[in-house]
Amino acid sequence: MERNGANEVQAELDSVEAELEVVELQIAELLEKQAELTSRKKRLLRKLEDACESAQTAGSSSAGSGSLSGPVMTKQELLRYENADFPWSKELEQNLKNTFQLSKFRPLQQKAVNLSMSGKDLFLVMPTGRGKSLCYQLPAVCSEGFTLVVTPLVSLMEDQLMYLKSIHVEAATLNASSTKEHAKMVLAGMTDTKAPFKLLYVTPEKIAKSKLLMSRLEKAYNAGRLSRIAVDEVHCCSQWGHDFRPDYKLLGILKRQFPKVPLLGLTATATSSVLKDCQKILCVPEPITLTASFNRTNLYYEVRFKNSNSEESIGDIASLIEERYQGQSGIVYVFSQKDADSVSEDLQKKGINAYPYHANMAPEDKSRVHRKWSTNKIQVVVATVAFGMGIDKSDVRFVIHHTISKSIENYYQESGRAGRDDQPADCIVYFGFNDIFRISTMVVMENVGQKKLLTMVEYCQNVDRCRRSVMAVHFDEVWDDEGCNEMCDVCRHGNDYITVDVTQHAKDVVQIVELASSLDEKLTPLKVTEAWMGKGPAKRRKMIQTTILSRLEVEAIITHLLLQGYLSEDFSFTPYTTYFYLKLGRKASLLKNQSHSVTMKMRKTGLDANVVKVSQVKTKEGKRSGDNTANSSVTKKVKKDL
Ligand SMILES: Nc1ncnc2c1ncn2[C@H]1C[C@H](O)[C@@H](COP(=O)(O)OP(=O)(O)OP(=O)(O)O)O1
Ligand SMILES: [Mg+2]
Ligand SMILES: [Zn+2]
Repeated sequence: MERNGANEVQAELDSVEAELEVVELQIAELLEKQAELTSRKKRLLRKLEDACESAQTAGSSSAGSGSLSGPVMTKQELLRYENADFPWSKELEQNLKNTFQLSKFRPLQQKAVNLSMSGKDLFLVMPTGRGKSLCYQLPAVCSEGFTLVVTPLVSLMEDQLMYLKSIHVEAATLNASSTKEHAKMVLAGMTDTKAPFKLLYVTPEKIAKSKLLMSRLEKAYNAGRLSRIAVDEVHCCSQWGHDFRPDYKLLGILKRQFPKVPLLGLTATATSSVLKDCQKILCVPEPITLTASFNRTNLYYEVRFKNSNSEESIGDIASLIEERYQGQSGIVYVFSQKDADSVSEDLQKKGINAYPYHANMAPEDKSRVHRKWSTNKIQVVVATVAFGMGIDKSDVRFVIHHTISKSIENYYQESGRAGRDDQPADCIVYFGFNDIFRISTMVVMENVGQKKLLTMVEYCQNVDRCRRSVMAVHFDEVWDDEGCNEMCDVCRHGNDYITVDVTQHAKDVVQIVELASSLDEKLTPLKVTEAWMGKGPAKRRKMIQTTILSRLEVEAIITHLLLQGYLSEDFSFTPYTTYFYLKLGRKASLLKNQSHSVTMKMRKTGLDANVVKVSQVKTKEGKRSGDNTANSSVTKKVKKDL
């Protein structure tokens, strides 16, 4: 009797599970449809905007002009600021050419400069290296009095002062290391009508702590000499931003005390909620926000598979540098200080003029490497992310990631150091299976560290969408694949992909993880890989279905299962290290359903193979061929002509 009852319940449970699965699939389909429609809608809206814009300003280009928002002005009113018919336009033009030695504005620069010259408060979101500084430096040069610039790092300040000195623009700084005499001179200069400097760089700490500075600022303000306030890296105000700095929270005092001075906040990355927060903190009533397109059209994005054999990838990087970038400047980003030392040593052995750079080096060694690289005496810096903020060499022709970054934002920022002179440059990332887990254990403590890392993994694993479109989604930007112009490996070669059914593979892998867990054992990704490839203990080999796929294919499939939620991560901490294991993901149980299938896109010639072995094949157009029995354990060759 009891047994019958249990059977009935089991039967009902099975049917509910089956139904649930169908619902889940429907939801997935609907979500996909929703994403597609939303993106179409955005595209159409953009087109409409562009059409209106070009009707208004004949000849103005829409590419990269970014989007605008702000409650104080309509879009049409804003358009006016793209023009060059303001009282100050001639002076701007002359200084752009003669002082800054630039031939023309980059997208959004002119609009930003005009808005700031008109006394508007402005937030400018522009990708790293696009030229935000010019948007306050040029107005500073063309205005009476001086511009106050708040910068988070003394090193950034020094770089800027060096640069301004080289173009004969007078600038001064006040920071913790300023001498008394220097400070005295600067403070006196603030109200001097002979204007000994056009820009005054200070740290937020100085504003927060120095009453003397505030009182001089007030005097300058009353005398009409404080022409503008620029807050660089403005996202540091917000706790939701990625580099929160407590002293930035106190900068609201500036706008409260000097309400008539226009404020310009600058950042490379800030979501709209972070900006809202900054607006509140800085007490800017209604700033106009200009957002430039994230798209750097001169950068070529490419992902290469990295073999677990690290020798091979170094050899690959070395020949790339020798053949493609001979005599050209570049950066190789690595995961750790140890890697920086070893990779640069390996590259040196191969005759490449490479030097390491990481946080643990003596400051003088760091600046020596930086200086020598800046003056082309070193070709390649092999660096950790410590080689970051403030690196502004314009002719970097390649940024190679020996290891993936910890998020797309980081990758965008790091790779974005290439091609700042607008000339073509390459951003290549080596995507290695083991690296995922090395980084994973590093970011485990961060709130959304895993999630962010997986977006980077997705970027790399992806074979069917323009690399830029993956980034665009991330930066919340409307994207049209034509904007890539074949400047990524997917657009250039990537239409050669196939959709393969990996259901049986998924079941095999899940069975391995399940078996381990039933034996109270935890498996690292390496152990799972080896078990599946039949390299585990003989006893286990008998209990599982092993595979004849190549290592790269095995790794690609396991990565896919992790991204799709059939597997998930499991960590274990010892006092010395953190271990990464694979456990069943929330979707693993779906595999028990006969009708459930898992598909995956693979590049036809991508992995080791024009021979991808699959049990079922579907072309891009959705035609099916090959063996329909997903359970078939016999693998088949995919014909090249698919
Ligand atoms: N209109 C222009 N034409 C050519 N080069 C320009 C132009 N404007 C700026 N640049 C150059 C000068 C610098 O070498 C480089 C980067 O400018 P910079 O203002 O330091 O970037 P940024 O402040 O937007 O980047 P980050 O976010 O890294 O601070 O671009
Ligand atoms: Mg900057
Ligand atoms: Zn592309």
